[in-house]
Amino acid sequence: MGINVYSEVKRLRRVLLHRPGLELENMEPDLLEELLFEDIPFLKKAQQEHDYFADVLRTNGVHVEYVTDLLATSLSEDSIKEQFVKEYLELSEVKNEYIKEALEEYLLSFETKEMINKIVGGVRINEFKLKKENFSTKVRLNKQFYLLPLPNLYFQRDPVAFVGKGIVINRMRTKARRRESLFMKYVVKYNNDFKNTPIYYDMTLPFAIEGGDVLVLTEKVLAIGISQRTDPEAVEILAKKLFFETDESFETILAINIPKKRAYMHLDTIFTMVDTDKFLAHSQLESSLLVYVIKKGKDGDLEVIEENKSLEEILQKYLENGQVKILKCGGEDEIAAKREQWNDGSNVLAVKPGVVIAYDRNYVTNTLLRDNGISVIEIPSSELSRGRGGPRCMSMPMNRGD
Ligand SMILES: NC(=[NH2+])NCCC[C@H](N)C(=O)O
Repeated sequence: MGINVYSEVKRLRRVLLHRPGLELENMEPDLLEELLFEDIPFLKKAQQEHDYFADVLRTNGVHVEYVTDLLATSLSEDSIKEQFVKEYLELSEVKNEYIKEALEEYLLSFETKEMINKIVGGVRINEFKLKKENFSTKVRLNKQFYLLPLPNLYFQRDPVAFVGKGIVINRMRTKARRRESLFMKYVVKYNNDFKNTPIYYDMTLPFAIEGGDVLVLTEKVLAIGISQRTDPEAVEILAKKLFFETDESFETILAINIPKKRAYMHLDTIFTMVDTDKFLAHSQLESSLLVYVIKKGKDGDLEVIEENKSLEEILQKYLENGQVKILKCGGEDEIAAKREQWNDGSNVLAVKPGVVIAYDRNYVTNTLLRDNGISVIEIPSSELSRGRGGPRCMSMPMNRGD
């Protein structure tokens, strides 16, 4: 089952996940802001919830793969493993030579799977002693970690995005998440299952883009958020790549300009597709939007027009479907709308048209979806939701069939 993503809602067949692990146990209150959390999930419960999520996917016929397993397969040769560690430490901005050497030696002393868990989990200062020290090691060792953990890795939506037959390897906005993209970069390069996957964007480019902003609406239309996490330049580069250097079927990119603030983090924080003609969105979305419609122009240029109509009208026009309707998270209840939006009520994952996986705690929104003919499969969400991402954020589809 290769890479095939031309829809947000067609039958989900293959998906990428990460089961949260020890990285959550290395978060402490003083690190929360830097690590993009507001609270610390209880690991044991978070894992139970995540396993439930994965089981629901499997029960619905989806083949589930874990990014750390794929990476382990890709690092089976020692030389590749060493290269990965070097690049990872580079991206982690470990500058002190003594610390870098020691960390390299420490990480490579583990068997591959364990090493990956270590890398995700973070390395505390008390795990090993440096053999060589100097002034700067002393200063740096006052901190708690040699390597910070990757608590956001369970949001597999963001570090890469599968689009059409290819992969977008994202440059993440924040230092806290930038290293995550390296995992799938190595998988694409060294795992035979992925070796023919074309790369449509690379993390070495200077402009940020995150998968939560990339929605494949149909085989012709993409929606990409210009957001706190995604730069317009990245959208431009990706558009040119898709339109001029691939034979992908995409003809239109709706670049949706959304507020640059945490509550609107990614486009999928405020907007997901639940059926071929139905969407779910942040209750205050409509008023604040400017949409750039990007198409293939002449002589390698892009043609861009601005649309100022309501999002519903824009979607009706570009999806060529007059039935398109946007449902509002929390419905008419203003307080419920805010509460459920806070817990990613707008962020659901379609397993097929009209059938979505949603957090159980967002019951007002889930009832509204059901009243509008959508089947909602609820998953437990007390702990997972504390990371500010829902079922769509936690999953990266690799194949959606008809
Ligand atoms: N696609 C998404 N909406 N992802 C949500 C990611 C949440 C994560 N804590 C972050 O701030 O990056």
